[in-house]
Amino acid sequence: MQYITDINAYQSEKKSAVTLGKFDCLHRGHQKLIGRVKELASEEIQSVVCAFDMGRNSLLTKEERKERLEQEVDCFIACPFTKEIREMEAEQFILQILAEKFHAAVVVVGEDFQFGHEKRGDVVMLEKYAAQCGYQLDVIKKEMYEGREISSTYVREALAEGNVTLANNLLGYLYGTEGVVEYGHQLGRTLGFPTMNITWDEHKIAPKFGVYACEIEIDGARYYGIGNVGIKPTVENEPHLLTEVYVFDYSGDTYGKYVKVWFHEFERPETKFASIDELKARVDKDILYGKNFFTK
Ligand SMILES: Cc1cc2nc3c(=O)[nH]c(=O)nc-3n(C[C@H](O)[C@H](O)[C@H](O)COP(=O)(O)O)c2cc1C
Ligand SMILES: Nc1ncnc2c1ncn2[C@@H]1O[C@H](COP(=O)(O)OP(=O)(O)O)[C@@H](O)[C@H]1O
Repeated sequence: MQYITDINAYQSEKKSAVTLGKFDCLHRGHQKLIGRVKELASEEIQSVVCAFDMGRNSLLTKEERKERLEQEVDCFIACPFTKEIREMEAEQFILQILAEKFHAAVVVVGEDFQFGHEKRGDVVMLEKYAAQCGYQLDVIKKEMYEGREISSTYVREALAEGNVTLANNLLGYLYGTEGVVEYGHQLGRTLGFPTMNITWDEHKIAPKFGVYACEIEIDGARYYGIGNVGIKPTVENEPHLLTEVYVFDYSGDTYGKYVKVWFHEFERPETKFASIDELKARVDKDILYGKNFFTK
């Protein structure tokens, strides 16, 4: 896959099947658009995903999003939503970007896709220009979940409530975090539950602070565990957002290793306990909860 971060750097002379959007996560609705673009790709037509980055916190880091698309499409453009793009008239966007730059053979968008200056461009305008610009317009119906359209707002709301089960259902993959295991206060091991500490990416949306049944990948192998996302108010004075996971049936040293963590189910909110003893008693129960969750 070709990965570019500047739309002006796109130079292929090939025809394309292109989908456009913010893609601040890759939920099941997005996957439908991308799946369609993939289907249309051939020797003559390359599949292109063009994402406009709004510069706000998102549900996937740039690296995670790139990795998710890597084997899916021929070209992924992660394009900052610059003044130039923001102020471009919708008609100009169709002519200059879709037709001239992408040589679009097919444009794949959702029903409510809007683009161009003051969002004046929509599927009606795209249809109007289709014949003139030589592309076919493919409008994809919104994926629904429990009577509501799947959207990144829906996923954000679910995460804010700690409802990762819902978020995972909307996404079609497990919400998670990844990073290098760091040193903590080395307190966990003295309490009987060593934890792998991973800093939360500052540009990524965190779920509600609390304890989750987790799956974790270390050195390519999968394990289960119980983890806390938050600032551990019982022991920490400096707020530092991280994920700490106690991994079941594991005893190696992971400092410095790059690991991935996925959240399966919310157990309880993060709490400021009156003492370390109370914290330990609660974590012992959390461990039982986690083990039980995965043996269900
Ligand atoms: C399952 C689990 C639940 C936790 N829940 C809380 C919590 O509710 N409040 C809190 O302050 N810290 C919580 N923690 C974080 C602990 O305070 C932390 O792991 C412990 O102090 C060890 O830290 P260390 O890795 O720096 O040694 C939790 C950790 C785990 C693994
Ligand atoms: N089952 C396990 N779950 C989590 N970490 C483990 C486990 N077994 C060993 N470890 C190691 O212990 C470290 C955590 O120990 P801990 O006392 O909590 O120290 P720290 O405060 O530095 O995280 C982890 O980074 C990892 O290298």
